[in-house]
Amino acid sequence: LLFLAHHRWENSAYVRTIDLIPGVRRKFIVGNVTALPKEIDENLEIVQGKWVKQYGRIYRIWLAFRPFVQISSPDFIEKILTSHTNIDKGKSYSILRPWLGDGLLLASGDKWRRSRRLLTPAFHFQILDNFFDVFNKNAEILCEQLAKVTKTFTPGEFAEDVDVFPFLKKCTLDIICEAAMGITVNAQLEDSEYIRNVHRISEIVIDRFLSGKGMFPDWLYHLTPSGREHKKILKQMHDFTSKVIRERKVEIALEEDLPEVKKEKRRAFLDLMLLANKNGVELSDLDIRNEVDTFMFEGHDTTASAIVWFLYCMAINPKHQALVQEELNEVFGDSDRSCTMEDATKLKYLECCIKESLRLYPPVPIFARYMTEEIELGGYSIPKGTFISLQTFALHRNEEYFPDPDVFKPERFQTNEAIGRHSFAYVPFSAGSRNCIGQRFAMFEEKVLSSTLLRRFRFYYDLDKLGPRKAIPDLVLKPKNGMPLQIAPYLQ
Ligand code: HEM
Repeated sequence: LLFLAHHRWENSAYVRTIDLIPGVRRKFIVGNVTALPKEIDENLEIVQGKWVKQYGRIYRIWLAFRPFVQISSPDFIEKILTSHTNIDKGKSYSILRPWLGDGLLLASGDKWRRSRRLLTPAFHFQILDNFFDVFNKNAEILCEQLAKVTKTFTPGEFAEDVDVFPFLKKCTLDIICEAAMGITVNAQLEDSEYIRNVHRISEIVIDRFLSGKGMFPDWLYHLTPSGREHKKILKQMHDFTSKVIRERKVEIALEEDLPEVKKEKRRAFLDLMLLANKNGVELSDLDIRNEVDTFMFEGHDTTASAIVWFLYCMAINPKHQALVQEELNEVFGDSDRSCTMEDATKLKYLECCIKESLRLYPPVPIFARYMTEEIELGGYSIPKGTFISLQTFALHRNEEYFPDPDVFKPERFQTNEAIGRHSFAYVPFSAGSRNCIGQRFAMFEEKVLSSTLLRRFRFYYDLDKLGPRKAIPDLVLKPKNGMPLQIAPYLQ
């Protein structure tokens, strides 16, 4: 009976259409699950390297009965990201749904359109300017923390390896807590249950995905030990966010009677939503909690990943690091003042280096869309109901658009070199109507953190001893076993 059912499925128009797309030979029931790399650190090499070379910039993978069409050419990516209809994620991110609900990342259709319209003004330049204090304050703390662990500083010499990744994660968490909720949790300086939970939930979610428990329905998963932990931690996190929202509501109501000058100047994203609500927009408490949780999720691991890979690129390319430091000297001289939005806008070479590190190491190396309508890509028909994976890691290393694709060359992003390049050849923040709403926030944050770090320290990575650092596609692109860098004080 099983064979018969499988045979019928295999001969359905849907499967036959998908199978016209090249890809690894499909096996009975499991599809290509057994062909996938066993170790996560081989995932990018195979799925976005070997198979792209072998099958091309459009190929398909069957995860049991579900096909994923993998694309990595600018033309195909453009077609998907500029579509006004195929903007949904479907069930591809379902493991995040218990945490983020219908927040901006996962919402679809009209719900997404409404939230996007409501939240877009929160990322206006004028509002972002207010966050520079938060970026600078936390960048200072980060430097102090790094200076403490590199006790053996001798002028001009590098101290022993320090894994910088945990420091960056705590720093970006502090920043997003203040920006999203208006609260200071001081993750860089003290232990906090909420922060521990944010770390733990990311680990549990990725474990659920990689261990295959992602296939279990929620009720079954919640019977497993990790499912029970997942449920318990989520409850604590949701309670925490809900409490912050309740308290903030009261504070904002009390502020109403204050004269304009006494009102809070810097508005967290949460405040903007609460204020919009007062002005007639209907957002339930759950809607608001989902958006705050989404910012917390999207807004810290991604930026920590971006900065850790930026520092790695600097550490293995000392000449480029020296050029960034020269530019920093031009802008800041020997003053230790903090970085303003105007400074950040002037740091053009730093920007090219950040962009080049985002090309080589996109924090979101793959994301997905669910086809609500049939489309055509590269001569293949992609039926309604199919998932498309957009492979940014492979896209960014396409030598047609980026000659010597594995080499760090920030000049690629200088205006004259970038002219004429396909505008969808580089999409670390996605593109089109459903691009990253936090892109400008993230770029400013990265500029402030990296400029502050490079005004204080020089970074070095011992390639001979450690070999190139492997990138693993966890929830975001992470360095395997952390990022051990040697640090020395920067002497002008
Ligand atoms: C270097 C840092 C970042 C990178 C590389 C990045 C990248 C991305 C990408 C690729 C997407 C599209 C995902 C998809 O379609 O599935 C996305 C969406 C999103 N990002 Fe970011 N992100 C970063 C930082 C941030 C920050 C700091 C925030 C918030 C403050 C943020 C908030 C969001 C939200 C809410 C979405 C969903 C937008 C929508 O669907 O309308 N991101 N991001």
